[in-house]
Amino acid sequence: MTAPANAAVRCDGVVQIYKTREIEVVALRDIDLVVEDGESVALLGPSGAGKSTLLWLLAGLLRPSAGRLWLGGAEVGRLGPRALDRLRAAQIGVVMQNPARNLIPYASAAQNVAFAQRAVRRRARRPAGELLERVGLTSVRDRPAGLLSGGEQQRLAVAIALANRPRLLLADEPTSQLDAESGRAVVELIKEMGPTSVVVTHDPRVSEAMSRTVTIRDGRIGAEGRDGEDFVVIGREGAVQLPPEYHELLPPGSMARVEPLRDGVILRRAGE
Ligand SMILES: Nc1ncnc2c1ncn2[C@@H]1O[C@H](COP(=O)(O)OP(=O)(O)OP(=O)(O)O)[C@@H](O)[C@H]1O
Repeated sequence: MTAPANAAVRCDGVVQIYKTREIEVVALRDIDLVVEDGESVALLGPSGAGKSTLLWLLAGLLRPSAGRLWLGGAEVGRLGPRALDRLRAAQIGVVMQNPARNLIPYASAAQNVAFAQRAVRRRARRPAGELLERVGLTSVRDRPAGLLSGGEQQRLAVAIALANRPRLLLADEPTSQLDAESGRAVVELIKEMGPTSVVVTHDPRVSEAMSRTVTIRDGRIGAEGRDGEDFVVIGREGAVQLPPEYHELLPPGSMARVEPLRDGVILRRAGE
């Protein structure tokens, strides 16, 4: 199968298994997801659901244990390490969950931006001064990144991720340490400069600003939201994850009758 030319991301049955000496953790199973150019996706779900793992896969930092993944039309499994590095540097901007991990602590804020820009041609670079201004860091541009506050580091990480005009912006909780005003500024910046973005978030300000939400539960895509309406996603083999608010009516493990309708089915608790 070839990925559609316009898809920024395509996952086809992606599985991620972490193996340690003692245990295997299936973090993601059978993920089917297409993100078209220009879409902004909020990735939602409870802790441990697999959101960060999916983001790492989309960043090309992990290779799927099974299934196929295309980034900008290139299949990750077919790229050698250098081609994958080049694709990441030229096309993908990443903001990791712990902002300090995105930064060189002893280099200044401005040097951190310049360092990220070494990998791409001058033409592709966004002016560092303008970026730092947009995230409100002009006054601390010469301060070592390690001495910035958590919120300042987070804003710097967003500026760095956008510095090379990425085709795809990936961010893990980019507003978790920001007050309302800086959070809003970061959301605006992501919308404006990150034309295609996938953002893990618990922050309603972020998810409301995105064009689509995707909810992961227990390693699977359980639901999607578009235009303010939530839908469950019918998974491979016809599996449906009932949203937690219906678990009281149909507890996990209980039996239900399936009654067909013309355009769908009804589930009714057995024995009623
Ligand atoms: N390096 C690893 N080795 C083993 N298991 C891991 C590793 N990283 C994550 N996991 C496990 O994979 C599952 C998914 O983790 P992940 O960090 O992707 O979830 P998450 O939805 O991002 O959670 P949170 O919202 O708490 O950050 C969890 O069960 C986690 O314990």
